[in-house]
Parts: sequence; C-alpha cells; structure tokens
Amino acid sequence: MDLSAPVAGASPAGDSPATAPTAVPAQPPTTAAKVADLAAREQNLTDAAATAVEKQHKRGKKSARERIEALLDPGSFTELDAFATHRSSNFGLDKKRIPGDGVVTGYGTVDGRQVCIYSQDFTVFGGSLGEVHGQKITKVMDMALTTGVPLIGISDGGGARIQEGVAALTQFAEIFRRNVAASGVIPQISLILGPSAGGAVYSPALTDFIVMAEGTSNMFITGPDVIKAVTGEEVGFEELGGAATHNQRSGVAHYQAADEDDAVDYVRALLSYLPSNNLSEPPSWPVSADEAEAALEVTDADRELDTLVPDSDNQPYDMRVVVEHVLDEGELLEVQPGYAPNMITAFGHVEGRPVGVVANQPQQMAGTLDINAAEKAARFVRTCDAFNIPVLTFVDVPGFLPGTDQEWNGIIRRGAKLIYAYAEATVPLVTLITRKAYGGAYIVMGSKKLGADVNLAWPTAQIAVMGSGGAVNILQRGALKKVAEDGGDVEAERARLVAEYEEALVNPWEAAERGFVDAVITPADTRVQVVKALRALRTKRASGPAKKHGNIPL
Ligand SMILES: CC(=O)SCCNC(=O)CCNC(=O)[C@H](O)C(C)(C)COP(=O)(O)OP(=O)(O)OC[C@H]1O[C@@H](n2cnc3c(N)ncnc32)[C@H](O)[C@@H]1OP(=O)(O)O
Repeated sequence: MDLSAPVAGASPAGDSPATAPTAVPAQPPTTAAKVADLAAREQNLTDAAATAVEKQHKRGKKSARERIEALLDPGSFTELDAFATHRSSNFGLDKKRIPGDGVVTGYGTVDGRQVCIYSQDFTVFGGSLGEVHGQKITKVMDMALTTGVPLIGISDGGGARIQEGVAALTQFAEIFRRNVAASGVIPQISLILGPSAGGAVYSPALTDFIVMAEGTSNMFITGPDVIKAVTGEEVGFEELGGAATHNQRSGVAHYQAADEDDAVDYVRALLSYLPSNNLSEPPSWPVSADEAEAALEVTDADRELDTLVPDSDNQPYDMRVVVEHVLDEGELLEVQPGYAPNMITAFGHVEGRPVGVVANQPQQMAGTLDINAAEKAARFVRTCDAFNIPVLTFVDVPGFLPGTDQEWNGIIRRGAKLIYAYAEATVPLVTLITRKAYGGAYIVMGSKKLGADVNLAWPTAQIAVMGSGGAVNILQRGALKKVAEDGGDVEAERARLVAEYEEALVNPWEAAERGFVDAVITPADTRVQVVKALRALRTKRASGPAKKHGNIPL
C-alpha cells in the first residue's frame, strides 16, 4: 500500500486534506514510525487546503472548521471520524476519496456547556451528503441524544450526493428519524450558511431553530432551474429561498443574520436560554438576598407603565416597552422578529431565570391575531414547554383578523394550534391583559381556563366578547331602527348604548369577579407581580392523562 498519500486516491480538494500532503513513511515498521505516520496523517487533515478555504472566502463564507471554531469555546472542539471517507466508485468517485467526506463532526463547549456539532464542507463534493457523510452526522446526533446535549448542525451543501444514489437518500431518512426522536429532548439548532437544497431542507425544518445569513444562505425544495422548467416561473436563488424570504415571508427561519458572525452570535445567545435537555433546567444566574428583596420594590421605571396605555382605544402603543419593563435589564432575544410582527416571541430573564415571552403588538395590525401570528406563537409556546421555560403572555388583541384570505387559508385549523399549545403546556404560565382581550382571541391568548396559572389585568383591560361598536350594532339593531323610524337621533342613542355596554362589560371587573383574572393591578406593579408569580410557580408540577401522543391540528 502506498502511504505517501493519506488515503488512497485522496483528492487535494476540501477543507480537510492538505493541498500538498506531508510525506508519510511507507510501511511504518516500528512504534515510533507508526506514531510518526499518525502525525503525518493528522497533519494532512488539519492543513486546510488553502485554495479550498480561499474559495469559501471568495463566496463570502467561512470554511467548515472556521465556523466550528467561531461557535465553540476556543480549543474545546474534538473531531470525530476525521479519516472517514466514502466507499463509492460510481462516476469516478473512487479517484476522489477525501478524508472527512465533506463534513466535520464532533463535540465541544459553548460558554462551558457541552454541545455536539456538525459542519458541512462545501468544498468537498459541494457539501453533498453521501452514505459516509450521513453516517458521520447520525453518529454525532446519537451522541447528542444519549448524552443529553444540544445539537448544532451547520448546512452548506447540495443535498443528496447524486453519484451515491439511494445510499445517500436513505441517510436523510436516518437523519430525519433522529431529528424527530431528539425533538423536545435536546435543543436542535440549524445554521444555514450556504445552500440547503431538496430533501436536505427537512432536517433543519425538523429542528427547533433555523438561523440564516443574508446573501449566502438558501433553502428550497426545488431550485430556480427546475421551477422554470416545470412552471415557467423565473426566480433567483435569493428571492426563492434566501434569508429574507424565509425570515419575513415563509416563516421557515427564526433569525436573519447580517453575516456569519452575527449568525454565530445569535446561536450562542439562544443556547444561553436553553437547558441541555428536557430533564434539566435552563441556565440561570444566582440572585443575592438583597437583590431578591429589591426586586419586590416598585421603582420609578416601573411607574412609567402607568401612563403607557393611550386614552383612545384606537391609538397604538409599543408592547415591547411593557415587556422590557418586566425583564431583567430590559433585555430580550426575539425569535422570528421579521415574521408576523403583530406577535412578539422572545426569550428574556426574570430574576436571572429564562422566560419565554408571547405578546400581541398593537403597533402592527392593531395586534390582531392572524394565521402567521398564531402559528408563530404556538410553535414558541411548545418550544418553551418542551424545555422547561415559563411563558409570560402579554395581551392586547382586538380579535382574529377577518377576511376570506384568512378563512380560506385555514385560520380555524391553524389558529387552533395556539389553543393546543397553551392547553397542553405544563410550564408556569403567567398572563397579563393590558388592554383589549376580545372574543376567541381572549380565550386563545393564555386565558385562565385554558390553563394559565396566574392571570393579571391592568384597569385598562377590556375583556368581552367584542368591542362596544360591534356589540351595539348586533344587540340593539332593532332599538336603533325604531329610533330612526320615530325620527329620533340615532347617533345620540347609539352613543348612549355604547357607553352603557362599556360600563357593563368592557372592563376587567366581570372577569375579576369570576376569578378569570386573579388580580387587577396598577401597571407600575407589573414587574413585582410577575416576579412574585414566577417565584410561586417554581415548584409547579402538572401532568395530563397518559397517551401515545396528542393530535395537534397540522
Ligand atoms: C434528498 C435531496 O437532497 S434531493 C436534492 C439533490 N440536490 C440538488 O438538487 C442540488 C444540486 N446542486 C445544485 O443545485 C447546486 O450545486 C447548488 C445550488 C447546491 C450550488 O450551486 P453552485 O454554488 O453554483 O455550486 P456548483 O453547482 O458549482 O457545485 C459545487 C460542486 O459541488 C458539486 N455538487 C453540488 N451538488 C451536488 C450533489 N447533490 N451531489 C454531488 N455533487 C454535487 C458540483 O458538481 C460541483 O462540483 P465540482 O466543483 O467538482 O464541479
């Protein structure tokens, strides 16, 4: 066997092998020679092929290893299967056996916490997934699942390796099966930093979070050429499946990073809110006795909330301000900020412990609930519930968005997901109604009887079946008609009836009398009440009836 090359037929391409392999002594006869042989083989692996890395840089991308280095703590990465290579001889592949087979896999730490990771190498067969490439990924997935640590997958590849046929395709099935087994057990985060085409998109789609970088990431089932051939439609890669498309239009992705560094920062931030697995608690920082005492005092900043809600019902305000007043340091990490902005979903901390925030945003579409907002919030609530993160819900919702577009696109089926998510959640749920909470939207947004543990309302809350205008039109149609027929002042009568309805029903008091809100609080008290509620709920235990699994409307 000729050992002058690290692997028979190895190609100099790729992030793994060296452009000029270091000479390896032939047939090492002694222990010393064998150790030297190993060193030489390792040298060949780590000497990244300068031209290949340069190629990635020219595309505005980092190499597979550079990405791992950027994400993990310095020096923490341990590589697995660095010598693995494919066994195929189709279409001359036997002449190109590249150590690593186009994916770097292994484990390391992020902020000192263990994670498993894989990173596709576009410079080797376009990062395409062959049999061995897939086996490397499933091995590291198995390790993540059995050790209970987050899995981070970095995609940069052309999907199934065409030359390897069904042997490549089945590896995707192996990966998907593991994505599903790991779902709700360990956090799974996908970083798309190049193409992710065809069936390859479905592994990221099965994970908890997808992060894409502007300009270099693409996700699509069928590419522009196939679309043009089949439908005649002309569309570019970026418009079809770029970061903006999937963060603002399709809702497939959760963060649109400006570049790779921004994407990596977001993933590290996400991990800081998530536990290693479903049986452990998310990371938190200790709060001293003095800080705990101070947390119960209303501050000047808290009092700013007393004047936030405008006197006019139709005037919007920024719900983010309320959220920021409740969270530690006013800091939140938004998830899907570019999609369905009428709903805010975010992570933050209260007393050093992670919480998930779901909030209507009156500044966008008056905070109405539509299909996209409902699905965005439902997914987020389920993510929090899977990973033991309490959910804080902030409600100012005039109702579901009316219209044939919504009805025909299935708002009944898709809005039901949010009900399902809240009703099955067993983590602490705290809900605050700041203003409107009308009809079905009131019920859906973490209402008491849907399962929320603590429900608070500001005195400005309006909890009713519908707003006063609509209610008077329906209830008093006959009375108003009669006034008109009698030649009376219809508008004056309407105003009187509206005032009567508002006095009777458009307030928090009906709900408070029946215990559907636990307390009506001054806005300034909000943070203190949330702190107290979350402290009280730390020991919450809840479980539903035994079942194989539920049947969430999909
Ligand atoms: C289950 C499934 O995954 S089905 C999906 C199957 N995959 C696909 O349909 C995608 C096929 N690939 C492509 O469309 C394009 O290569 C893209 C969009 C991914 C990237 O395009 P570009 O940036 O222009 O790169 P380019 O096409 O030159 O590919 C780079 C190299 O990777 C190779 N490559 C890309 N995709 C694959 C693949 N699926 N299998 C084998 N090799 C591939 C290319 O042949 C090329 O090799 P070369 O450098 O030796 O010429």
